[in-house]
Amino acid sequence: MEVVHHSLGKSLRLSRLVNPVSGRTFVVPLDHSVADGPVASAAAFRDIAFAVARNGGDALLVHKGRIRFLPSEVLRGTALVVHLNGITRHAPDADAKVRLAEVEEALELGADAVSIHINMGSGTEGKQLGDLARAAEGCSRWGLPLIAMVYPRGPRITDPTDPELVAHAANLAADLGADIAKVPYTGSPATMAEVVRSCPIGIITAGGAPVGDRQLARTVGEVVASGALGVAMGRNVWASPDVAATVRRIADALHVPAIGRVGAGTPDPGPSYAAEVLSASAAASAQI
Ligand SMILES: O=C(CO)COP(=O)(O)O
Repeated sequence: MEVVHHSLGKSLRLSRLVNPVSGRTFVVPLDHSVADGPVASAAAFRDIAFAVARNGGDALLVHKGRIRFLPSEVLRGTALVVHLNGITRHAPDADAKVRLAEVEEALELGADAVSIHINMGSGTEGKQLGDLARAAEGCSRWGLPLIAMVYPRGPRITDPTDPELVAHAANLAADLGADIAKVPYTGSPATMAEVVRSCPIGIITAGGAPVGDRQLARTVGEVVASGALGVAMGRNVWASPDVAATVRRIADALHVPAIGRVGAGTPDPGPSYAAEVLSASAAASAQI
């Protein structure tokens, strides 16, 4: 994989997102309340945030107004990602994400990174691509890492996990200036490794509806084997009857040392993007 050169600000902020031992990242999105309604009671929301922070989660991802309700202790050791767009599931077109926050607002709120969701193939794809490009321009100006969540989703998309479509989604994120692409897991480490190899930026896989503990551990192991940068797991975390144990289980499966991560028959995709980010970050720190 080519080394991606980031600005000093992006490199330093990316290093907060990535576990220094494994070189991978475990992002926990808690942004579902805009689309679907409350994640948990207001009190339980704080408990979930604590459980993520204390058990190996690397980053929490929320909408701008929700940051006020995250305990400050949680954000001392856990990166903050501010999500920039959304729509409710009650809208006539629930795939038509609209821009809700600016990069500058996220910076003012203390974000370590921002994220934006694009539905590739949806009826308003063009508008969403414009929003991604504009976010990338702002992130580049301010040295803020950008996570583009690109999902094949729309009237002509029959299989959103088709590896060709997922590779297209990941490369779209790279082409428009994102630093990390969040895309659906293709369903096998070999096809996911192809997606990882196709794309010059780090890839994290999207979570999905809750599955049992065994399936969760298997999926995380496969993502590690594919050479991806990490996972985002929302509902599997916050809908768990024991959030702390689930976070710990995912973190343990993800943060195995960054060697021997490629499954049998899968060619090694090369040095991890996270390691490159961290070495760029170390080099950047040395200049200060
Ligand atoms: O990433 C998400 C929203 O941003 C959705 O996360 P899950 O599919 O893991 O619940």
